[in-house]
Amino acid sequence: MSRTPVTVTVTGAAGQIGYALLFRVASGQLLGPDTPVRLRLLEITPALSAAEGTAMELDDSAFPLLTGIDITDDPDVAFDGANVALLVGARPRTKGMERGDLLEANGGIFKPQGRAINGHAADDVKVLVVGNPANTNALIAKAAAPDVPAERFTAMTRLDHNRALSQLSKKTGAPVDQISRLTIWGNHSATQYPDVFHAEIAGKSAAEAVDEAWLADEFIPTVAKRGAAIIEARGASSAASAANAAIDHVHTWVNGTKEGDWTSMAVPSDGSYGVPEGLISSFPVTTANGSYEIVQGLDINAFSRARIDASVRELAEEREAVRGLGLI
Ligand SMILES: NC(=O)C1=CN([C@@H]2O[C@H](COP(=O)(O)OP(=O)(O)OC[C@H]3O[C@@H](n4cnc5c(N)ncnc54)[C@H](O)[C@@H]3O)[C@@H](O)[C@H]2O)C=CC1
Ligand SMILES: O=C([O-])CC(=O)C(=O)O
Repeated sequence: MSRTPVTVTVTGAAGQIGYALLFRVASGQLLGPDTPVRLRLLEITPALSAAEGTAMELDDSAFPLLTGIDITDDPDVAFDGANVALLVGARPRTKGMERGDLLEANGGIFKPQGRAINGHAADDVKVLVVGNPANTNALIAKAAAPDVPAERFTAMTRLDHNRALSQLSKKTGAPVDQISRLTIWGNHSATQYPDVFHAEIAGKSAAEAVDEAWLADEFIPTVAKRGAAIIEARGASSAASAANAAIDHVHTWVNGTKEGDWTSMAVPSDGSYGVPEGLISSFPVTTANGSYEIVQGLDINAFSRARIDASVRELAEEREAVRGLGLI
C-alpha cells in the first residue's frame, strides 16, 4: 500500500448522506482496497462541530486506508488537490419556496464550489453532484469551472438505476446481477425515464418478460417517485441508499463497467439521442480506464421517445431558469 493517497472532498459532510458515505469511502469501498484516501470535508460554519464529531468517529474506526481528514468551511481549502469531489450538501426546498428560489439558493452554493474546483482541484478531478436539483446544480458548477474538462462534471442517477434494477428483479424473480443494460434517461426528478427496452435478464429481452401496462402504470412511476415515497415513509429523504449509489457511481467510473453491460450517469450531453448539447442528462454509459462514453446507436421506440423528450424538456427549462438568474 505504497500508493499516493487520493484526495476525496465531500461537501455536506455533516448531513445524513455524509454520515452514511464517509465511512464507506474511508474503508476503501469507493476506490478499492489498495487505494489510501485523504478526506477533505466541507460544511457551512454552524455545522463544522458536527463534522468534527463525524471525523472523531472516523478516527475511532482506525481505517488502515485513511491517511488524514481536514474539515473546513472554505471551498478553496476543501477542493485543494481534490481528485474526487462528491458534492452532497445543498439547500433543500422548504415550505413556500418556488422552484426558481430553490435554483437560486443552490446557485449560491454550486457556483462558488465550481469556481473553487476550477482554481484548486487536481488536474484529474472527477465531480459527482448528489445535492438536488442534482443535474442543474452540476450544470452550474460546470459553468463556473471553464478550465476543467466539462465531462468531469456528472450528476447522480445511479440511485434511480439501482431502484429500477430492484423493481425489475422483484417483478421477474431474476436476481439483480442477472439484469443488465437498464437505462435511466433525463433528469433526477419525477420526469426521469427508466427504460427496460434494451435491458436483458440473463441475456434475454427484459421487455418481453413484462407487459407495457406494468411498465407504464407501475414500474416507471414507482421508480420515478421512489424518493418521495421514502420521505413519506421515513420522514427523511433516502440517505444510505443515496450514499450507496454515490459509491457505485464513482467506483464504476474509476473501475469500469462489466463487459456487455452499462450503467446510468447524468453527464454533459454531446447531442446524442437528440438531447441538446451541454445539458447534464442521464444516459446509458460504459466506463473504462477512468473515462466514460455514452452508449451509441440504441433504437428508441415511440414509448421511450416521448418520455425521454419530456424529461429533457424539464432540464432545458431548468437551464433557462438558471441562465435567467445569471448562474451560468
Ligand atoms: N441525486 C440523488 O439521487 C439524491 C440526492 N439527494 C440530495 O442530497 C442532498 C443531501 O441530502 P442529505 O444529506 O439527506 O441532507 P442533509 O440536510 O442531511 O445534509 C446536507 C448538509 O449539507 C450542508 N450544506 C449546506 N450548504 C452547504 C454548503 N454551501 N457547503 C457545504 N455544505 C453545505 C448542510 O449543513 C448539511 O449538513 C439533498 O439535496 C438531497 O435532496 C438525496 C437523495 C438522493
Ligand atoms: O428528494 C430528495 O431529496 C431525495 C431524492 O432525490 C431521492 O431519494 O431520489
